[in-house]
Amino acid sequence: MIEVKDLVKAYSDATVVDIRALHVAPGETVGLVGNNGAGKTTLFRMLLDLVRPTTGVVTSKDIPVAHTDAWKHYTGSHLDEGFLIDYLTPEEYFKFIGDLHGLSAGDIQERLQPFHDLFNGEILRQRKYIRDFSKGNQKKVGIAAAALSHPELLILDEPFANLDPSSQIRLKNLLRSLHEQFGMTMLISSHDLSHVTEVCDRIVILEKGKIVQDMQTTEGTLQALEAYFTV
Ligand SMILES: Nc1ncnc2c1ncn2[C@@H]1O[C@H](COP(=O)(O)OP(=O)(O)OP(=O)(O)O)[C@@H](O)[C@H]1O
Repeated sequence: MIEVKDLVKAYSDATVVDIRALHVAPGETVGLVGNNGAGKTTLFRMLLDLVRPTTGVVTSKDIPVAHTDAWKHYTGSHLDEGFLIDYLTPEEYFKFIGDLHGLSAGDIQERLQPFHDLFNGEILRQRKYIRDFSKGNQKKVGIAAAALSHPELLILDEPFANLDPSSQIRLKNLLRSLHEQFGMTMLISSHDLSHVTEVCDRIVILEKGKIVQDMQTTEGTLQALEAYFTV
């Protein structure tokens, strides 16, 4: 589904991403981990054509993302609050996203149903603009909006950050269920090694812009990651 080839992003003299090859097959769930500044967000921005690579190419279903909008119809993403339209209420925002994908009010309501526990009574019917929500609740709105169209590919940057422990567990279960139900391909960056290994069947470690490990998740993966990041 996603193919990255000889992808380099450099800012002045600093190379922040340098990936020779990365292939993500349909239905894979890939967790991207790495310390602050490793290049995770920059990679995601290039996958979504928000940042142009210095050299190299990203293709989605064999078409360079920079050459077409086709991938936008089957890709849902939430990287940060900049993805939100913060002068709308969550309901208005979900309707806006739903309209883009031809969803009826009933469809939207049905698709938000699995988010009921995650929303914890704090998102819908609050008569508040998104900008007035807490960071964690803004994140919940962004994740729900990204998943609303049941996209073939879902890209989330640090979805567990800013969420309280109950919400993190609810989100983890929700992502697993979305994958099981719809076979969504997922790319998820996280600093939470435990959650990301529970959600993803493959883990990629990025260090200073380079892929240093790429492994299938097994029972020993969490321990291996903890050992890797223990300095
Ligand atoms: N527009 C920019 N101009 C210059 N440097 C940038 C720019 N955007 C990102 N960088 C640099 O690229 C490097 C990678 O940043 P990036 O945000 O991709 O890392 P990250 O792995 O997502 O980090 P974190 O875990 O802290 O969110 C950092 O050193 C950052 O300062």
